[in-house]
Amino acid sequence: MIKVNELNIPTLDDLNFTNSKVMVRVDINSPVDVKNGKLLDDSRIRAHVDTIRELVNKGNSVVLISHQGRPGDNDFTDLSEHSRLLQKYLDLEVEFVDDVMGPYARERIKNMKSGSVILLDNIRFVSEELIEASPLQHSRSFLVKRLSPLFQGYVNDAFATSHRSQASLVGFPLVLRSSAGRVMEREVSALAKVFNEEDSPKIFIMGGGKVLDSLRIIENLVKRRLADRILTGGLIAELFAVAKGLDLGKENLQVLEKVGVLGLVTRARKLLLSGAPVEIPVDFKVEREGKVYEEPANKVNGVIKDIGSATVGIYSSFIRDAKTIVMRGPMGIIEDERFRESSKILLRNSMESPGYLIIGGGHMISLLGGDVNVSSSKMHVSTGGGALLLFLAGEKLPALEALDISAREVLKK
Ligand SMILES: Nc1ncnc2c1ncn2[C@@H]1O[C@H](COP(=O)(O)OP(=O)(O)O)[C@@H](O)[C@H]1O
Ligand SMILES: O=C(OP(=O)(O)O)[C@H](O)COP(=O)(O)O
Repeated sequence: MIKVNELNIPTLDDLNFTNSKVMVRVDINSPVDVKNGKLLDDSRIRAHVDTIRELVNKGNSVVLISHQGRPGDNDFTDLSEHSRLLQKYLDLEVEFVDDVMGPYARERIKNMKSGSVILLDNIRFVSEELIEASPLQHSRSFLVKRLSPLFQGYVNDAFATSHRSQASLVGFPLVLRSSAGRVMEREVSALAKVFNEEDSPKIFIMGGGKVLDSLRIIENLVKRRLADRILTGGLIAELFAVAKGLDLGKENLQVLEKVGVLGLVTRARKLLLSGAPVEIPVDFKVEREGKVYEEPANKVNGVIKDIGSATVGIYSSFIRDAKTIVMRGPMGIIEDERFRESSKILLRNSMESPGYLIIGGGHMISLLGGDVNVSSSKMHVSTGGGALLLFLAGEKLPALEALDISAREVLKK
């Protein structure tokens, strides 16, 4: 069992599925190249290989379900390319079933041989999946009623979607013996460590562009006294610099206004006044007329694109002394090579620090070469974006709650 907050989540070790038919909810939702519809990155597909192989090796037949994109968006595609990539990484035949819960899908599932693998099509082709509803309500959906009688168990390995209360995530655990898969287990155990008092000092390095999300996390971290220091970069650093009264110049205020976050200055100021341990950069890399300059934070003249080298030095000294380090969001506009260095140095120093490191979000992972399977006893790379943020902010994740309900109500029967 993984114990996280007040939840008890069964793992594959607790249920030990053998020679059974098991449904596995994965998150292989991947970025799509809008020009040709091809997948741009397959790290989420690779992440689930261990869970699937383990189940297959124990004689189980495995039926995988996942979503891809949202209806109406460019990345809302079928899962045929995903199945080819899964087959390649698993080195096992993966049958792609171009149906979700109709007679064809049910017939293919009924006729599965032991140790075989099926990938059903995009679960969001089913309208019930698109509603956020309670586990009880979803357990009565057509999706759950049609598919669950074909299975002996359900495994949720989709940590990156665990902040959604959708049928494929919260409905099945109420009617099937259910556990977390290895990705989910790895994610939840590693992230729960952040809440372990003994691993202090805890340092959060927060950058990137999701300013409102970051502010929400910082408010929660402060309220729950989870962070000893919060080192800011990216747009959130600019917000706090303004809140501290620094004059960043018209151009940078315009950037904050354009992304709709200038109105958050008062909230940031309130946090600072309440004694929040938020550090802001002492210098920035700015771009002016196509050239790059490093300038002190109180004398900025140009558009801020990254944190400066004095800040990198100071942040690195905090990193060296930390027991737990969480990194989410880059320090600068890393798409431009000239502004990638600070994030890379902080990432390298965090990896070399004796502290435990958690890295999340697509941009930081891209600095690691897109490999989400590099977790070790010293470091955890999260597959999650929104889910990671919400978990760290102390909010409840519906998919985890559903597994806890399952442990109490289905396993005990
Ligand atoms: N100072 C900055 N000004 C504008 N954008 C920034 C700045 N620093 C970082 N960014 C942008 O933040 C984006 C990444 O942020 P975000 O989506 O929050 O991270 P992640 O994808 O890792 O969760 C990048 O596109 C990067 O260009
Ligand atoms: O990519 C995902 O989330 P993320 O963009 O927060 O990492 C998950 O697959 C959830 O997808 P959704 O946000 O369409 O529910």
